[in-house]
Amino acid sequence: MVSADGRASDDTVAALGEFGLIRRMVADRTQPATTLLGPGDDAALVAAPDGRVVATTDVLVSGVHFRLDWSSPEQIGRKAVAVNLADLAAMGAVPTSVLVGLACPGDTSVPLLTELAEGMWAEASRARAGLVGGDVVRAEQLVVSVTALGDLGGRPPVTRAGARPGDILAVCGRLGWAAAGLAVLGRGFRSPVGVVNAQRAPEPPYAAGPAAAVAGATAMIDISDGLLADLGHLAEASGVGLDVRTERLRVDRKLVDVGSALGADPLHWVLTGGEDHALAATFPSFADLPEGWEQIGTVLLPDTGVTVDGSPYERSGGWEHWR
Ligand SMILES: Nc1ncnc2c1ncn2[C@@H]1O[C@H](COP(=O)(O)OP(=O)(O)O)[C@@H](O)[C@H]1O
Ligand SMILES: Cc1ncc(C[n+]2csc(CCOP(=O)(O)OP(=O)(O)O)c2C)c(N)n1
Ligand SMILES: [Mg+2]
Ligand SMILES: [Mg+2]
Ligand SMILES: [Mg+2]
Repeated sequence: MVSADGRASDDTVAALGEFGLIRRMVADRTQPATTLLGPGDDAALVAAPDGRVVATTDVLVSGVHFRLDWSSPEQIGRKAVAVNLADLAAMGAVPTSVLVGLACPGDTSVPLLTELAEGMWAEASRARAGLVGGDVVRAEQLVVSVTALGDLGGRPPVTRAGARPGDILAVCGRLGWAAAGLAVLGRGFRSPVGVVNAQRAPEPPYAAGPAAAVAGATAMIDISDGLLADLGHLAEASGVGLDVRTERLRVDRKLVDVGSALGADPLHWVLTGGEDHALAATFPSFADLPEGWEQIGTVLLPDTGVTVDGSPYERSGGWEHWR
């Protein structure tokens, strides 16, 4: 988008400039009552109804977490916010606000960035959170970094560390869909759109996090890297073993179809696929499971690791950067 005389063409961020871009990204937005000030000053002021703040951040990098030829800017914006709101939900918190760090090359088109902002505002407001501030900087590639703040409503946080032997292991939300979508996109296809859209922008079950907290969940985590990988973090933090029963895992028909089309094992996507941001939690008993939660296994004695039908899983349990 840089013309022959070296000057940026009109619809690039370089031509619009830093403050013009910020104006376009934040103009005419409504905020929830928790946003007391912002965006626009040196920092935002946010109400913390509970008196404590739950805070989390996740960075998304072009080529690593998304591709501009796979996803629309709006989907990338939604995903950047959704992955963070899922981490809040996994603590049992309700989102209050998000802050956005955006880095991009000067020749990035302004419509691309305003659509990206549109997606971030849409996902934030879907969860009744304000977008209260951010930063825009020049970089070699597109990077979207989101920080999200949440409120516990007077409850204790549900950490990764509270699972006890004898607890029920349960999940809420989809498993394997985003991984199936990644496999489809990776082979150059664009359908079926259900799994492809799941990869482009997740739909985490935000309300299930606070609901699990109210129901007495003893530990919780969101599935970003893969069910087995993330259960590994919960097991380690709690000092327990976790056994997943495959007969209890829902392998959706769609995944079976995509699996046979691509010659891939759909159960492997369910066990190790990340990015659907389902929630996994442990509960003292089956009777405690809130609506939408399904038992997938049990919590075992200390140091037995994560097993599948009683045995260690032979393949990698999920995504790990630099591996
Ligand atoms: N650069 C860092 N500095 C401090 N803490 C970090 C950093 N990177 C990750 N963490 C912390 O390590 C833990 C694991 O990170 P991560 O796997 O990204 O969590 P999640 O899957 O919940 O997003 C989190 O508590 C996170 O806040
Ligand atoms: C282009 C592209 N390649 C690969 C993936 C798959 N992928 C990238 S990051 C990731 C795991 C989740 O991201 P991470 O940064 O680890 O989030 P966190 O665990 O910190 O929430 C997966 C499965 C993708 N989404 N897009
Ligand atoms: Mg993270
Ligand atoms: Mg995360
Ligand atoms: Mg990760």
